Amino acid sequence: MFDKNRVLLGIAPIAWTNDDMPELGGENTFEQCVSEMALAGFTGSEVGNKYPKDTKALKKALDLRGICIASAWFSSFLTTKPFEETAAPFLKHRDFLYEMGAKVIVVAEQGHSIQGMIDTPVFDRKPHFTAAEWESLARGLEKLGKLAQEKDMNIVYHHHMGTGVQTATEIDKLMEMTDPKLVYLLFDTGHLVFSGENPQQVLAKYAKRIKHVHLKDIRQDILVKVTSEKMSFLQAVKAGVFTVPGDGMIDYEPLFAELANNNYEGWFVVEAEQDPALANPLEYAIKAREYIREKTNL
Ligand SMILES: O=C1C[C@@H](O)[C@H](O)[C@@H](O)C1=O
Ligand SMILES: [Co+2]
Repeated sequence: MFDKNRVLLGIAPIAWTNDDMPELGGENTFEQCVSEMALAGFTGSEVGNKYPKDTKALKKALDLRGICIASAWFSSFLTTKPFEETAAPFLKHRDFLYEMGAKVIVVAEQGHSIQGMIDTPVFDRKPHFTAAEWESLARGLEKLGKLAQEKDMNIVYHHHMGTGVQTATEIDKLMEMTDPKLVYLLFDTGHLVFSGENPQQVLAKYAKRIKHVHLKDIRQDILVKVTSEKMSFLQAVKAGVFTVPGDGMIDYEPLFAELANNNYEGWFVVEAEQDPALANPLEYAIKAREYIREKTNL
């Protein structure tokens, strides 16, 4: 059983408009997106490119719909650029999220990342950090963690396909190399299964360090195609590798049970990017909300 006051349900705007491929859902407006999130029964959202940049305007639009901001993605370049080039935009991002009332900041290292390269096969060409790059990443993340804590916030690290922290082994290395009081983990079910990992094993190891959860499911038949046809990450998304929880191959019952047993506190954010022309975002948001209701007390 989750504590309903401490576990909240959000959904990411990426199902309405995909910032990685703005042609997917380019016609969907911000207002439609947040209205449909509320209609489907969610009370939180992450931040998309169409959201007003002005915090007052954003708050007003969200308050009207009973939605708040759970977090937002931040790209770090700690392995490839001087720390200051990550720190300056991070502070701006932190302050924006602080004003919006968020408690966690999603960070993903984009140094050498191939996640945005549409023609680069995601399994063959993912980066592997050198020892020096791991060191820069770990020390840089700890510094970002301290900057977040100045505002009583925390960073949550997003392991991600096509990046240097994708596999369970890479997650282990990052967790071992960083201070658990400064660097927390974001648990994204879809990225783990895409990478061939066992999400239950990752969860069992890091349940106490997880402060944010992305719920995305995987269509197994599409994953087989992605692997055999050597697709890129973005081609895989377009082909429909991701879907909402309950609509794919992931068994969420043991995952929810483990999180509940560890008194998980924070957000569950449904994050299922797929082509909105093929997968109606409202329909899939409702489907996800019903599935979570069926499998949990939320
Ligand atoms: O959290 C995420 C943010 C997206 O931009 C990303 O590509 C997606 O797959 C994800 O998990
Ligand atoms: Co995610």
